[in-house]
Amino acid sequence: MKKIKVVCGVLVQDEKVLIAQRATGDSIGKFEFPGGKVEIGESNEEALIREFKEELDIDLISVIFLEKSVDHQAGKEIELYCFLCFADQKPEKCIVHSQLVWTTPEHIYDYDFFESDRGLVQKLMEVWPCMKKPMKSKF
Ligand SMILES: Nc1nc2c([nH]c(=O)n2[C@H]2C[C@H](O)[C@@H](COP(=O)(O)OP(=O)(O)OP(=O)(O)O)O2)c(=O)[nH]1
Repeated sequence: MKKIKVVCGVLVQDEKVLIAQRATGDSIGKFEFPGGKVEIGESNEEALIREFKEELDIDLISVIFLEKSVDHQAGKEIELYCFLCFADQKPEKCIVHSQLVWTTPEHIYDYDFFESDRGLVQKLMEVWPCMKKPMKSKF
């Protein structure tokens, strides 16, 4: 079976995460975390930084691995690597998506979101309480 390596990013800003609606292709209308296929010679992190620039026109400043999932779609095995992403810019317009939505992890499945991402969203909900407030130094 053909294996495909995909990266996706959970952009975190102002206690919300970004999800985006696919505008074309087999899964048109589905919501996803922005990302795409890893190209030959690229690391996962490089692929994610490239995809965020292409799809949202923002420069990520930090990416942290969150979780991996494996799914089978259209006779292909999709290895999906999910990262928490941080940037000091907000995406301003849709470039490849039809809609960008800021939401909270517990509301992601209020949207028609990829079922294959259930495990990733579960992991996101586990770490979310630790991410809402910046850490304060004791000194
Ligand atoms: N970006 C993204 N893809 C996901 C998610 N969940 C999930 O199953 N996928 C699947 C859908 C697709 O089969 C695959 C991503 O492929 P893609 O077609 O978007 O990749 P790409 O942006 O490089 O597109 P292309 O230029 O090759 O057409 O991963 C997700 O949350 N985000």
